[in-house]
Amino acid sequence: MIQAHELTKRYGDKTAVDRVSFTVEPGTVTGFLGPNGAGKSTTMRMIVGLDRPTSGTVTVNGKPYAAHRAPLHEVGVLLDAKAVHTGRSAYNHLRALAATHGIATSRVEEVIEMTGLQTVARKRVGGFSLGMGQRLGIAAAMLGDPRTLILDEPVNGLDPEGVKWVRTMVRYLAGEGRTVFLSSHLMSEMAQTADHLLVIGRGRIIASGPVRDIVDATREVSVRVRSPRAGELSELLAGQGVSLVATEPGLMEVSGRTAEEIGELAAGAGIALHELTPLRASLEDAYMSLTHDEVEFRTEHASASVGTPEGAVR
Ligand SMILES: Nc1ncnc2c1ncn2[C@@H]1O[C@H](COP(=O)(O)OP(=O)(O)OP(=O)(O)O)[C@@H](O)[C@H]1O
Repeated sequence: MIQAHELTKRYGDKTAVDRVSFTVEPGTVTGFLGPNGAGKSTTMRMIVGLDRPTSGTVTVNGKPYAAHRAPLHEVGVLLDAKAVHTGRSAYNHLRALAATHGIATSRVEEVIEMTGLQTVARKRVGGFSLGMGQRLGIAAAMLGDPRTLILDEPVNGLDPEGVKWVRTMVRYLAGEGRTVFLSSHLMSEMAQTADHLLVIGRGRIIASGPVRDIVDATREVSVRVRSPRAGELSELLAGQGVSLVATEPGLMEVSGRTAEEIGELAAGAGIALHELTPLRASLEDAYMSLTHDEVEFRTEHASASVGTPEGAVR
């Protein structure tokens, strides 16, 4: 479990992390989601004692990271997958890490197998692809069989197979009861991987909770209605606090009423419907609307908001 209380980090005038409080529970994958520069890495570095908080506290499994006698058994960390001595083989890198932390060599073989590195384990890390480097980083994080895993952007730059592998791996580890905390700037990725989300923007938590709740809370629902008697239906709906846009003859988008309510109303008036489709903002739209004011550097561009049919979530 990770518990942060009023965690704050300032660099000069810049507040990178601003009074952040949260709990990351065991047995779940918690996604730490935010645009570039939002404060994800700084928060993670403070959790593992690499940055000292300006104020506030953070504990892992009940104690500050530095207070653990065998931290590698408590917390596995992937912060920068490229921070490996590139002349060494993956096997030697892991063996050196294990030796300095009193971990048996047999565990090195285990994590190599767990991360699918068997065929490249004796090769120089310098020649590794990004995906292999990420696997090695996760192998190193798993070396101490830790109860808590912290992974900073573990899928960054991976191909679809690598992304899927990380996703399956972290879900499996959480299923074993471990605490898994991973960061990303991609909502679509987090929505498929995480159970809970912690959304951060400009150093502040702007949303937290189960993935579904966050998406539901930020989405704007409208309903696409097609009817040969659309004119009559729109008169019926008018004056009921709904907003209604006729997109083409016989077709309209209605906000302020659910599909069920519109269907009942139409049936009551004997009006046939040829289509009744709930529309919702995509996950990316929900994320954009959450973080819109929190992005450090924004490219200004006009973009039409296009609803997607329910179920066709991107
Ligand atoms: N050592 C430092 N000195 C000064 N400013 C820093 C330092 N480290 C981070 N920052 C600033 O703090 C803010 C948060 O950075 P951080 O790296 O934590 O964000 P992030 O969410 O991890 O972003 P990214 O996805 O780009 O890595 C940024 O504005 C960054 O420029």
